[in-house]
Amino acid sequence: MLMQAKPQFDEFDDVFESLMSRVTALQTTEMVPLLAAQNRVLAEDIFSPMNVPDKAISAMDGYALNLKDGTAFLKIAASQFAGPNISEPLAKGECIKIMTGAVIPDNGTAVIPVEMAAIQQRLDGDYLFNPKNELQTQHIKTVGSDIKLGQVLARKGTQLNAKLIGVLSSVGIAEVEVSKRSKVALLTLGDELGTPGKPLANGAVFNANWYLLESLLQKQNIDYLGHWQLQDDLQEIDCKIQQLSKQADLILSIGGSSQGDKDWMPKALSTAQDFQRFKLNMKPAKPLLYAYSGKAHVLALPGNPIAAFFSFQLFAVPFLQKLSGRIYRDFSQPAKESLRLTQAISSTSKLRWMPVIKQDCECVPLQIGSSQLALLCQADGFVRIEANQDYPLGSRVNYWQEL
Ligand SMILES: Nc1nc2c(c(=O)[nH]1)N[C@H]1C(S)=C(S)[C@@H](COP(=O)(O)OP(=O)(O)OC[C@H]3O[C@@H](n4cnc5c(N)ncnc54)[C@H](O)[C@@H]3O)O[C@H]1N2
Ligand code: MOO
Repeated sequence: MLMQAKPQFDEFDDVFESLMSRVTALQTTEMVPLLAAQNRVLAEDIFSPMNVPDKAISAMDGYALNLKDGTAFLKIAASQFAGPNISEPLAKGECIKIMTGAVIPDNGTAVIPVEMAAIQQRLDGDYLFNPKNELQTQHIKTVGSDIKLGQVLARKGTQLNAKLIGVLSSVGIAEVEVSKRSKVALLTLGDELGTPGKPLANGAVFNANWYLLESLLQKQNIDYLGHWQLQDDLQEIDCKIQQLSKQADLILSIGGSSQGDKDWMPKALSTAQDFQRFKLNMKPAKPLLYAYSGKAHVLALPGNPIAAFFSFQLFAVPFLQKLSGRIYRDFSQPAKESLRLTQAISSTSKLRWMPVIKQDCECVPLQIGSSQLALLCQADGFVRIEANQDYPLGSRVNYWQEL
């Protein structure tokens, strides 16, 4: 009797959850100089060790005075610059000239900006008209008005960016404890793969996934171990995975993951401690393999370039984020941003991830075949189109920017 296998599909949300449950953040940490910490993930909560400013300072170039001093004209007794604090408390009947950032004398209550000050020149020096209490603002930055002593500046798991690095330096921090970067290796599989820059053999295609994935990996906070292009040869693949799993935290492979006679990845991974083979009920990026050997995770992504791109965005990016101790992008949850469709999309039986061009609050969906990388270049990000659902013109869809 002729038997036809019934395809059994896996739903995206289940696969996503199952994969993410297999990742735990790397526990190893290291101290790095703050200036080398861009994109690194904090392994500690950081509390401010000081007030900023730590003394009351002037917000303007002007004159510091005590508004409660009853004298109508205050003698300008000295000049105070940003830097060492030389000033004594203001004497009765006196004020001082003060520059932006300079420390306010203890009993100073306000600064009158130079352009608003009424100055009277007398033989014994210059005098400032004391407006008493008529000022709109005192122009004084009080102690801790920017940052308070003990205030939380950043939580463990936060990825450092230029702004945070600036904040931490402003409280005198010069090095931070961060999670170690995950070590990632990239494999591309296929006898047909040619190398850009070299002549293309008969029937070959240039190894675009190598360049695409390596470039995407360069944007991630990882320690990249390198790329290896392998033939469709089970022994070669086995050998490389075994060798790399001694050093890598994650091995990403592209191609050879489906049902062809030379698609060796399922066989190569099948003996791993934990092996999962998924056939996702979605388009693109239907096949996906996961394995864990006790040392390294392996994610085997499909070879079609658009499928490789989406598998990377949907699975590899959150996987790497979780590995590095970050809050990961959870594609089973609504996105932070939603956009209105400029075209209606009719229902199909599969979940779809569609590249889109973003135009303010709207998006133009792009119909892209599984290898049409050139078309993907037009996209700014992608949206999630649920199975069995019609999307009339103007429908709101969840939108994610590419990472
Ligand atoms: N009988 C079935 N056939 C296929 C199925 C299926 O379910 N049943 N799924 C299809 C889908 S969907 C995808 S996606 C692909 C995935 O297959 P593989 O992961 O085994 O990928 P390959 O067969 O190695 O390559 C597919 C395609 O992509 C080109 N390719 C591969 N690597 C690269 C690279 N590094 N740079 C540029 N192009 C690459 C390759 O030449 C093929 O044209 O399977 C379908 N088949
Ligand atoms: O999953 Mo394949 O992604 O459509 O080419």
